[in-house]
Amino acid sequence: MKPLAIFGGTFDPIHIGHLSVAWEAAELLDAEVRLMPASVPPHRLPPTASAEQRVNMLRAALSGQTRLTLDTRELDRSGPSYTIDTLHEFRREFGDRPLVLLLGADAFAGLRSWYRWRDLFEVTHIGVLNRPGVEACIPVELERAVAPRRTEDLNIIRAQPAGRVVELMATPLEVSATRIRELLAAGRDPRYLLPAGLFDDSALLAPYRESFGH
Ligand SMILES: Nc1ncnc2c1ncn2[C@@H]1O[C@H](COP(=O)(O)OP(=O)(O)OP(=O)(O)O)[C@@H](O)[C@H]1O
Ligand SMILES: O=C(O)c1ccc[n+]([C@@H]2O[C@H](COP(=O)([O-])O)[C@@H](O)[C@H]2O)c1
Repeated sequence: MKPLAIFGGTFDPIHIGHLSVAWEAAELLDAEVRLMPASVPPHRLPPTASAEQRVNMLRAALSGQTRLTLDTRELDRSGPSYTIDTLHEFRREFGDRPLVLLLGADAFAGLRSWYRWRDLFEVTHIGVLNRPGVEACIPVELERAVAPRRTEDLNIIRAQPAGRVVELMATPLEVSATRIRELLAAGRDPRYLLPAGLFDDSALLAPYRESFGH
């Protein structure tokens, strides 16, 4: 069955690194991919842009194609966006369809700090996207937990609803939202690190300029 892949993030703002790895994951897995902005990201400072502003940027970024879509369900819940709760919702909605949670290598390396992280494997596969330039050393306890779940066989991901971990080798792009916020705050124009549809719309990028007094 065609998997449903879920790519959660703060997307503050969405950038070409996100889009490119999401697109390549869609191709590798032959999956529908949903980009899912977090309302209150559990393990970081509040985003610079509001949820509404981040969604507007995502909409602009995703226009003109249908393979990557937007899922705003976490914005409808109050409190922290715990991924396990969201995945249970997806599971109820999609029955036995394979679900794949897409995580950059840095996010995967920090999985042990997530709320009920071991339960994630009951509900979803995990697709790990390589990411250059970030610390992504996998702690021993995490590797011990995931080693028996690892597979390189994408047919297994399509044949089972959950429980496996697959590395997805996407083209490495050393781009981060932090860097883009820094450039915008410094009055620079990170035009080609941003999706078309964002960089010509100064209103969409205003939160990053205004928050630093530019
Ligand atoms: N360039 C990239 N390559 C691969 N994965 C990425 C890349 N940028 C972000 N990701 C992944 O996308 C998900 C959402 O990331 P997020 O929205 O926090 O972006 P970010 O660029 O890491 O932001 P920030 O710099 O604010 O921490 C995470 O799983 C992260 O690892
Ligand atoms: O569920 C958790 O405890 C948890 C802890 C940290 C991050 N997450 C999710 O991981 C995704 C990426 O988060 P971030 O902070 O790297 O943008 C996003 O969907 C978050 O909601 C989830």
